[in-house]
Amino acid sequence: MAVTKGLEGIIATTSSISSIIDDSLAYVGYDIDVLAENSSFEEVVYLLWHQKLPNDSELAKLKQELADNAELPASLIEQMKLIPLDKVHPMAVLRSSVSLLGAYDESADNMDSESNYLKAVRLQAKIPTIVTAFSRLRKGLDPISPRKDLGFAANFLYMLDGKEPDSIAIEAFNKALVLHADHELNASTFTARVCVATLSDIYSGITSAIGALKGPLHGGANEAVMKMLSEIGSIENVEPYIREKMAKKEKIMGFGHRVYRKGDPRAKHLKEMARKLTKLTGEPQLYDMSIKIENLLKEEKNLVPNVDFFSASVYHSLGIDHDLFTPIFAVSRVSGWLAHILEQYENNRLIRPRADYVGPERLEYVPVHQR
Ligand SMILES: CC(=O)SCCNC(=O)CCNC(=O)[C@H](O)C(C)(C)COP(=O)(O)OP(=O)(O)OC[C@H]1O[C@@H](n2cnc3c(N)ncnc32)[C@H](O)[C@@H]1OP(=O)(O)O
Ligand SMILES: O=C([O-])CC(=O)C(=O)O
Repeated sequence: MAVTKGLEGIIATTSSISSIIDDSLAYVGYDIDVLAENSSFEEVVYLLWHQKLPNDSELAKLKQELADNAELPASLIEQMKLIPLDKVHPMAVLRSSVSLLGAYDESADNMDSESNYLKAVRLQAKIPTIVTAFSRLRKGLDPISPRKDLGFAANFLYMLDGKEPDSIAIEAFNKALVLHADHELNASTFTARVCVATLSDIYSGITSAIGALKGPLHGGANEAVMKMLSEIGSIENVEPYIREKMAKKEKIMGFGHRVYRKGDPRAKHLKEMARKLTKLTGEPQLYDMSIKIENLLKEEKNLVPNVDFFSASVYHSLGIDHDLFTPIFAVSRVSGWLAHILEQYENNRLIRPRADYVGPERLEYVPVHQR
């Protein structure tokens, strides 16, 4: 039995949600470059869930549904307060809170499509509120309730600190959300599909996906990039720092990708946003350091940035705490996970590959006291 380590190159399902063809990414056939420049995140959510762009009334209906479902049950907030919030990673809090949301939903195990759609709306609407509530609770502040008059991107930034964000911040954050929404059969999406292919419920699928996104080889890389930039600290330190990492054969976070060879098409948008925002916030050295890292890795290892590299500087420039970067990835990616979960339910078969057994065989059992 031939084994492909990490399932590289294996086609594991058909899907109509997103495609990566010749290093270009499209959601349901719409190129990511066009969507990043033109669409609201809510439009992209509709596109991923319905496989078509919404008209005005369809978009208004989805926005209303998201606004109506954004509040958290008071009991969930009380439960979050019991978590040692200052000691635990926000992704662990998010994972547990989404699992608890399932426990508060009596219809969690209803499998008809209408019920599943309602659960999808609830999760998409409530996950930003969980992330922002957590962020405030650990600072000893009360969570801020979502506002119905704000769009998805603006509402998230508003719930973080209670201030209405300016149009530059809203535009940048919306674009980041659009760029992170879906990515074919990445590790967390595959995890979600494996989970629900057992006909487990949507909350289980999203909880599993959050667990997979948390790791630094996947979504956790954006926080790790910011840690690296902070450790480097100055442009002079870039070269010695990166060369030492390379000598130790350590991975440079935010570089490399399993499926892109020429480069991640999302990175150029985040790069431009990072350039503009770091200039506005008076931290252009963050961008300059990033460019120096980019050039060095291209030259030395032919490695190019993935989505996580410049998103770190974008979120930092928006004043967001560094350990919220990966939860923010989840705030966006839950849209893709949900689309894939709904697609999996529509045409389900249990996902169960084989392992090539390489351990010992036919051993003789020796009773415990004789070993
Ligand atoms: C949203 C996302 O999930 S995007 C990815 C986020 N993750 C990161 O940024 C973490 C850093 N990157 C990596 O660890 C990898 O590039 C991954 C996990 C993304 C892809 O991994 P794989 O497809 O398994 O590639 P693999 O790790 O086998 O790398 C192939 C070669 O490139 C090298 N390489 C790949 N990425 C990097 C990196 N970031 N830094 C240094 N070397 C790297 C490997 O050392 C390996 O070299 P070798 O053939 O000489 O041993
Ligand atoms: O597709 C992958 O392997 C990782 C990735 O870029 C993503 O999930 O956005």
